[in-house]
Amino acid sequence: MQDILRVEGLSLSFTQYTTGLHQRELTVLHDLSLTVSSGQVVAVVGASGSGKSLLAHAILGLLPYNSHMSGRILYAGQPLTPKRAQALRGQEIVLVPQGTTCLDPLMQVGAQIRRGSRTAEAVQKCREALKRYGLGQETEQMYPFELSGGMARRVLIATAAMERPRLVVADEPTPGLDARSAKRMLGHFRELAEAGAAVLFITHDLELALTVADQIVVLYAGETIEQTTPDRLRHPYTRALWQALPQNGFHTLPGTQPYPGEITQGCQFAPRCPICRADCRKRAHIPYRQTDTGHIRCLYDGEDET
Ligand SMILES: Nc1ncnc2c1ncn2[C@@H]1O[C@H](COP(=O)(O)OP(=O)(O)OP(=O)(O)O)[C@@H](O)[C@H]1O
Ligand code: NI
Repeated sequence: MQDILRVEGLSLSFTQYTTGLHQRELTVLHDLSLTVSSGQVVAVVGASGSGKSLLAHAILGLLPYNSHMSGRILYAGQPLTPKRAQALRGQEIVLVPQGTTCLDPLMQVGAQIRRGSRTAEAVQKCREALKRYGLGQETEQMYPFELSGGMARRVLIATAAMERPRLVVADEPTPGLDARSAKRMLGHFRELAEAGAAVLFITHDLELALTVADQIVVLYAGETIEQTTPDRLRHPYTRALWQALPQNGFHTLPGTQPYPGEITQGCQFAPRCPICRADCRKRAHIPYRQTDTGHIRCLYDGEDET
């Protein structure tokens, strides 16, 4: 299996102008690393504000002008600069964005999926794509306002699948869908992976991530805290998320993740961690170390402790 996407130590900050000419750097992502191979579905899980959409935008080269990025993003072994991302976007690399507002409200669905092309081949491919995602041929003539939320998302996936993508980044493609529709939607991503794509599936739903993904990556306060297989959750935060699921007893974890600007030294999760020790706070930085199933940012492997 080839690594299609490799993110190494990605950090991202925004320049914010406060009163007068004062400005400050607000760090929103720091030391974020992950890998996605061809044929794999990797889920990125994290609470609201943990940095999931920014990660997606960084990969796609869609960051705002006042942001500053460091670290590396490699695509098929080569640095993925914003310029290269722009050239590959919509072809080899596709984004299924969070929210469906990116559909052009004034353009019929068929034309959007074909990206305006009217060639017989494009028309044929578009029909096939609609059919594959359970959308009737009449959908072609519809305008986005005539679609339900679930249909709009399937239109976005159909658009993404038109060009046989090598990397698919899907940002929260399932909210508002019932469990069955969400699973069907994820089946579509699995098919894209089976056709050889690397799929990065972003969600706040750990349960869904565990049922569909080959690997999960967990974000906490803008940092990757673990990448692992669904059957080996190790980090105390991931384990707490798991215990908060209804079928595991709804044991919710008190407290919230720190906001950007509240980031301290040491482990960001320390104040909420059941196995925290003194050195978790004292260390300047907790390394992202390798395990037999991936990586973890924890001095004490959660699995050994609980
Ligand atoms: N343009 C911006 N300028 C300053 N801060 C920003 C900007 N965009 C995002 N942020 C901050 O970065 C953090 C991460 O945002 P992001 O949208 O990536 O979160 P998310 O994990 O996708 O959340 P959600 O699940 O709600 O979509 C948030 O605290 C947000 O306020
Ligand atoms: Ni988001």
